[in-house]
Amino acid sequence: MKAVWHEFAERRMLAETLADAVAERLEKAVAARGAATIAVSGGSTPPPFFKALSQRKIDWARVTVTLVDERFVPPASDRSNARLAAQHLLQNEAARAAFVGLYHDTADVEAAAAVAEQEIATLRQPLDAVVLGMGTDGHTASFFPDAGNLDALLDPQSPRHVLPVHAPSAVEPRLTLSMPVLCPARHIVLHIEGEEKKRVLEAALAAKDGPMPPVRAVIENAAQPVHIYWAAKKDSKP
Ligand SMILES: O=C1O[C@H](COP(=O)(O)O)[C@@H](O)[C@H](O)[C@H]1O
Repeated sequence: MKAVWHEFAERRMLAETLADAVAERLEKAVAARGAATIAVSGGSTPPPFFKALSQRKIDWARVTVTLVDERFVPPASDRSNARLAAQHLLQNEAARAAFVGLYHDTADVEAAAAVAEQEIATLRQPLDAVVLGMGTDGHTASFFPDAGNLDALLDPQSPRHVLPVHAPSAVEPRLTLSMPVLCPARHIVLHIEGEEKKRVLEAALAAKDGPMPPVRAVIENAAQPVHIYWAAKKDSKP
């Protein structure tokens, strides 16, 4: 299994170390190719990492930030991953980065995915960095185990850059980058916290039969070893 574990006692230590590692990747990409592209996740886990990364002094004007996945909600919604990135990452030094979101104000998520498809196709690829999260159901990106189109979502040969997702457990429809956008990335991180997520991930990686857990499908298809950043617990001080 292509995975490298980085373990931390507390999330603040993880956030600072991961921010250093990602900033270094972006800086090297800018030096080598004149620009850098990173895809980040939403949810409750990323804010401390976003804040730390936003303070790193790199040439952010040459960096494009996009999302691994998004809820089909407008940016004003507190469930919007674009809003999360705007509030916590696209601040400080990183305020100079360009942002390409996945949500579009269209009749349905399929139409939004079609618009996002065109925009993501124009981004420089392979992506320089992808920072994934994972739910306790083993979903990563918006590859939900109960998604109606899970086979299409986990297809490493998908012709799509962006796919719509309908999954009963996901509350609202979703948009997600596809396997052929995520897996070839030059650097892939899986950022998880807490004992429960560690148990879920270890079980997914050890599973010998049954359906392929989405997080494992990504790790197995990744072009590079996936760096798993795990913190045992939340910080003792808020
Ligand atoms: O819904 C989502 O959940 C996962 C994990 O979120 P967390 O709250 O457990 O950190 C996240 O990776 C994904 O981007 C997000 O849309």
